[in-house]
Amino acid sequence: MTYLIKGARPYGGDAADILIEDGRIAAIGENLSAPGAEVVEAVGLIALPGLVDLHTHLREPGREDAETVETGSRAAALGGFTAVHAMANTDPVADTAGVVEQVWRLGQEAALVDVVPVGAVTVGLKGERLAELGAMADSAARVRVFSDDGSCVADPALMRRALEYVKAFDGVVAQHAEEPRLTAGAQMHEGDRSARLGLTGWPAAAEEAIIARDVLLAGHVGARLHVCHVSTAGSVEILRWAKGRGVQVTAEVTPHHLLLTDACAESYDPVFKVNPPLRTDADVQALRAGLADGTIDAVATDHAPHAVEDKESEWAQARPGMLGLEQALSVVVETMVETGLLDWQGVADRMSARPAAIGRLENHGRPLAPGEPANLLLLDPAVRAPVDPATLASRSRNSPYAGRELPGRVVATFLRGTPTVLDGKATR
Ligand SMILES: NC(=O)N[C@@H](CC(=O)O)C(=O)O
Ligand SMILES: [Zn+2]
Ligand SMILES: [Zn+2]
Repeated sequence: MTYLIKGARPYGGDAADILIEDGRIAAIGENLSAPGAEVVEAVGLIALPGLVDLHTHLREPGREDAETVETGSRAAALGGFTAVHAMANTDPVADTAGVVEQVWRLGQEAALVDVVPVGAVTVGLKGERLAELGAMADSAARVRVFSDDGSCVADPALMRRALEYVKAFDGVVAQHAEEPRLTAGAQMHEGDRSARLGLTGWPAAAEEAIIARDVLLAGHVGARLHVCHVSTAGSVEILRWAKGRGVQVTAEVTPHHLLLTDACAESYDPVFKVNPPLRTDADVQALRAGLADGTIDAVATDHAPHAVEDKESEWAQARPGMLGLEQALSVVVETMVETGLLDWQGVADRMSARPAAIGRLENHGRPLAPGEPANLLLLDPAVRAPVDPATLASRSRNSPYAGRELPGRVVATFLRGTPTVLDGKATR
C-alpha cells in the first residue's frame, strides 16, 4: 500500500507531505503527488517518529484478565507507539528462551507494534541466580534488555555478574532501584504526608542507594546500566554525577512521575498507588529538568494494568501500578512541551530515538527522512479532552488520569508503512 500524508508538520515545523511506499518513507516535501495512493489529510497535525517504550507490562502469559499482548499492543498503537519492551514479570516469568519467544511471537501475530521481550535477570525474579541470559539473547526474540522489574536485583555480587554477563552481547541491565530492606511494607513516598496519612513510607534513599551502588558497579566493570522509573531529585543528581564520570548509564522517567505528586494519596484512591511512589513537587520539577537536559534519557510508561479486584480495594491491599500507554504522549506534551522544557525534536529524542538506542532496536527511533522505515505518528495538538477510562483499549481501567483534561490526540500511527491507527481508531 502507498500512503500520501498531506500537510503534516514534521517535528512541529513547516507543513509538508509525506509519501509512504513499501514500508518506507519515500519522500517528504511540498505538493507531492502519487497516483493511486491512499491520501491521509493531516493539516495541522504534527508528525513524529513512532514512539518506543522501554517499560511496558503486558501481563501475558499469566494474567490475561488484566492485559494481553494484543490488548496492550492496541493501547500502545493508540498512544503512538511502534515498539514496546514487554517486562518479564509474567507468570511464568520470562526467564527462558521459550517464554521470550512466545511473547515475541504473540506480538508479531497482533501486528500492532513490535513487542520486544525483556528477559529476567534472575530465575523466577527471585534474585538468587542468573537466568539464561545468553540463550534469551540468542533466541528469535533477540533480547538485549534484562530486568527483574517489580523486584530489585538487590544482591550486589549478583548485579555485578549480570552486568559483566550482558556485555558479551551488548545487552543492558534495567534496574528497578529499590533497596528492599528500606521499603518493607512501604505504601507511599516517605515524608510529612505519609506520617499524617498513617501509611508506611518508601524513602527516597531506598532508590538512590541502589542507583549509587549500581553506577559504581557499571563503571567498574564497564557495562551498560539502565535505571527504570527514576522518581527522586537525588536520583537525578547521582545520574548526572555518574554520566559526568563516563559511566555508561541511562535512565527513564514515567509520565506519571512527571505530572503527579504524593498529594494524590490524600484521596486514599489506590489508583494512585505505584512503585516507586509518587513523590513531592520538588522531585517532579527535578525530573522535568533532568529529562530536559538529557540526564534522564527517556520517557518510559511503566504501563501496569491491574484487574479490578487487585486495584479496587483498601490502599494497603491494592497492587501498585497504573496504566500509561494511551496517555503518555499527552502527559509529556502537558509537562514538557507546554512548559517550554522540550520542543518536538526533544520529544522525538526522549520518546523514540533514545529508547530505541538503549534497546538496540535498529529499525525504530529513526528520523523522519526519505529511506527510513515508515514508523511514525500524527498528533493533533489542538485537542484537549478529559480522559475516560471506559474508552481505553487496555483491558484494565486503572488510569490515574481519569477525568483529567490532557492535551493532544494521536490521530494515526504507522508501523512499517501500515496504519495501525487511523482517525484515532485502531485498524485491527
Ligand atoms: N510499577 C508498579 O507499581 N508495578 C509494576 C512493577 C514495577 O514496575 O515495579 C507492575 O508490574 O505492576
Ligand atoms: Zn519497577
Ligand atoms: Zn514496571
